Amino acid sequence: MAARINPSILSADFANMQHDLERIATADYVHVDVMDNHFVPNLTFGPQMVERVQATSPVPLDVHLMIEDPDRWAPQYAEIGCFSVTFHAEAATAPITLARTLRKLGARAGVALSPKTDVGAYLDLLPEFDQVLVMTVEPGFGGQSFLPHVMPKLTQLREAATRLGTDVWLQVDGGISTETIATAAQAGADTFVAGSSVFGADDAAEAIAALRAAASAHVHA
Ligand SMILES: O=C(CO)[C@H](O)[C@H](O)COP(=O)(O)O
Ligand SMILES: [Fe+2]
Repeated sequence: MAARINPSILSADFANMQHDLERIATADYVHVDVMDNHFVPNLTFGPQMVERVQATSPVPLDVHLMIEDPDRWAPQYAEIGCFSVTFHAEAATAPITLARTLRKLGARAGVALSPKTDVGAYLDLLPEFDQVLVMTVEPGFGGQSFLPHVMPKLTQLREAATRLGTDVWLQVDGGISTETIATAAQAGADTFVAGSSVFGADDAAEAIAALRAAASAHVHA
């Protein structure tokens, strides 16, 4: 199976967003990092900006909410029409109820795990989610180094997905480059977020193709 490559607009030029969205037209999805300066020590943008990106993006939106109280704030991103809405396990009060609400609103529902968060509680709950995002850096900033010590979580998730016969996408986010992507794919990831390694390249389409090629040989069938 071909790996999904989702460039993160955290590394785009916020003053030239339309231009940078066009640079990644060959990507599978565009990853949109919403940060509230509370759940993480950084601030990006909210629903109005996401709605404009949604209206003009050449590919569907994969929204990553790094915000407090996603139970209250996440559904509006599904209402806008975002393809996928992922909230953090550490921030949600009722993650299953929230995932069901997101699905009812027509979005794919994702749960994200920060590096220190254990995956155990989620393994038997995988049918409730369309995606699990395993953070490979501490959430908050682009351009950090990939954390290989979280790879066993992907192995556990892939085993559980196979056992339960559920088609959940396993996403990694943070420090993904042509040097690190094969490690994550071998561990079980099939969906890859890349910010600085795509937007920092002279040719973003070439960077996307190189990432896809480096991962695809290892992604599960
Ligand atoms: O969620 C994120 C940070 O919290 C970003 O999606 C991620 O860091 C992408 O940036 P890079 O590929 O440069 O590490
Ligand atoms: Fe992200």
